[in-house]
Amino acid sequence: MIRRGGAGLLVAFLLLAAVGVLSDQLGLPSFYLILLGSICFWIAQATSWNILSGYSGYFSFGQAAYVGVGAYTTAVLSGRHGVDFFLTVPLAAVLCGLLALGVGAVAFRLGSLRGEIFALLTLAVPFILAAFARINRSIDGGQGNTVPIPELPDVFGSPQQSQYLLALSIAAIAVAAAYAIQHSRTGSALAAIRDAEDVAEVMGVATFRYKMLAMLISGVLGGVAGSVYAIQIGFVTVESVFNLTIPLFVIVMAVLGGRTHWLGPVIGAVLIVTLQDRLSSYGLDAWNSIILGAILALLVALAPDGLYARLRARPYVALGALVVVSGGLAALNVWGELLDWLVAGMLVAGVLAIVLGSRPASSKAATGSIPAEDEPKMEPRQPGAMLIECRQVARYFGGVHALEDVTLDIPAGELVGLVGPNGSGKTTLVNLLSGASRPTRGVIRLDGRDITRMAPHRIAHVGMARTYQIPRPYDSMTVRDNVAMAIMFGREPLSLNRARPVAERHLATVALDHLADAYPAGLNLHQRQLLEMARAVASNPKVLLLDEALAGLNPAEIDNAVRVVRRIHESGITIVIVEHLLRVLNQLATRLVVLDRGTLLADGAPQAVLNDPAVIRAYLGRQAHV
Ligand SMILES: Nc1ncnc2c1ncn2[C@@H]1O[C@H](COP(=O)(O)OP(=O)(O)OP(=O)(O)O)[C@@H](O)[C@H]1O
Repeated sequence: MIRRGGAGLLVAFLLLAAVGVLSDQLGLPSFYLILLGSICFWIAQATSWNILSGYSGYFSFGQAAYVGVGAYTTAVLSGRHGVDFFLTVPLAAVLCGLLALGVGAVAFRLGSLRGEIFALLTLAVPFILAAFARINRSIDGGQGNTVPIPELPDVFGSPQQSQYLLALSIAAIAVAAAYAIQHSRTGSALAAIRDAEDVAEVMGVATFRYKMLAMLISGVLGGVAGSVYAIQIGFVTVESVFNLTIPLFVIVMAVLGGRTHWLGPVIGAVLIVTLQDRLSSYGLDAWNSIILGAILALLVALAPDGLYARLRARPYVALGALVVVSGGLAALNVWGELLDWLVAGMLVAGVLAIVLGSRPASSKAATGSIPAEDEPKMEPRQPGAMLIECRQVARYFGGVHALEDVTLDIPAGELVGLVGPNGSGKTTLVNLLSGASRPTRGVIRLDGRDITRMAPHRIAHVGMARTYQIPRPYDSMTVRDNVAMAIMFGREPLSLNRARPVAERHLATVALDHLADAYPAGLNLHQRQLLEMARAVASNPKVLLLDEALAGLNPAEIDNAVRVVRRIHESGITIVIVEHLLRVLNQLATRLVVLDRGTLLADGAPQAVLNDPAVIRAYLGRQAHV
């Protein structure tokens, strides 16, 4: 089924292709075809960049590497060796795909590089390639390469028409790919990686695989567009294709239009390329970089979410501004020509959209609480199969022995309170169980499977879920989609559309269903804690690890959270809860495990453990929460 956006994309492509084919009949000056071709090139490049950097949040400064490798593949093979242009395009795709996978493997597997380190690595790649091309005479050697115009069947018209149609086709393929990815499981995974990568991994998203896929698609699209760019510019030099302004341009375009939506880079590319063209036509090329820099600075401050979100919030205001300004200037014929009027209209529409539009309001509604009368009655549980087995588990951080020889068995059906003074190793144990960190020594099994060295997303698929001491929702997603993501990547995956109604049922069990459309930023701490729990339960775990889920709550909120934890436990999920409030654990837990300085101090029925003199000495003497 083609969605509305997909149908719009197809119509736009057909209309623009018709403009190219019928440009003679329409009396369109060739200048317009060249400008449209240039816009298409930048749409393809900005979209290629956005599929990796916008969708996953890994900012790359290496886009020029794909442009360069793509352009040189075509320039060298067709220019020097007479290879047919259409054979050089798939070769450029393969080379850039391999380059992207190589950079991805180094960044994501060997170094786990993020943030500025990833950006620096990607910045280094075009530098190295440019230097290599410059010194290698069989590639460039400082000479440059003339690119012959490929011979195309007559139906494509003049060389300018065929170049435009080629560039349009590549831009359409790039945008269609970005559209398809955004509406797929891969798009959801990349958005989760952008918002909170380690949370996504622990919740079942195979982050490495999705990042590599985004790298590959980005590289292939960038390379193919670079290949077509070679015939657009006709003469390829190191300076023209490995230019450092290329990443600057694609970043400004994607940030201007909006990085989280497939249409963002398209909007940005259209605005920036036409604006630059107008500046050039008035002899103001020198102002190009100043204006680009100013736009970027203003956007980061005023509309970091980009124009698309603002235009969507006020579509008619923006459309009205475009029609009134462009139409008014055209009707009065007071200044410039068609392009000037259009650019003036687009600028006014953009500014109005930024000033008037805003992100969807987040709800600040009060927390719903679970009625006390609905509280499930605790029933004694029969001991079940062994779910968690820790054998002599140790975790050292340099000289700090966070955990030392911890041996622990947790059968199905228990609700274990994990307690201990600050720094005793509780969070470290939760991190080891969820795979966020690996033990220095020892073995951990979940439901009989050795998970000691397993990737966190695979541990999630075996049946482990966790919450965080400081809630870590996916901020760009609604409350509903936060929970739906857990279902999509949980033990019984569903598509996003099928996961959403199920997510609402999970939200209802924690009394957050009235906030399904809100964004996490609009939730208070208690609501965020409840969202963490709903999200973890939605992944359908066998074991749920709750890391200080009651911290920072007032007494009424604690009562509500305790009811939620009981309800989750009653649904058959084994729970390990890290908590300092012993009074609460005494009522809630079926068993208490006490850690002290990384070792297991006591383990047993809550009342017996709380009366243990060693526990009183080590823990209760320092805490006043009982
Ligand atoms: N990534 C890390 N690097 C170095 N030391 C660490 C790291 N994580 C934990 N530690 C150390 O390991 C010890 C146990 O920390 P952990 O956070 O597991 O304790 P905790 O019982 O959860 O404490 P709290 O109740 O304060 O959350 C502490 O001494 C801590 O400083």
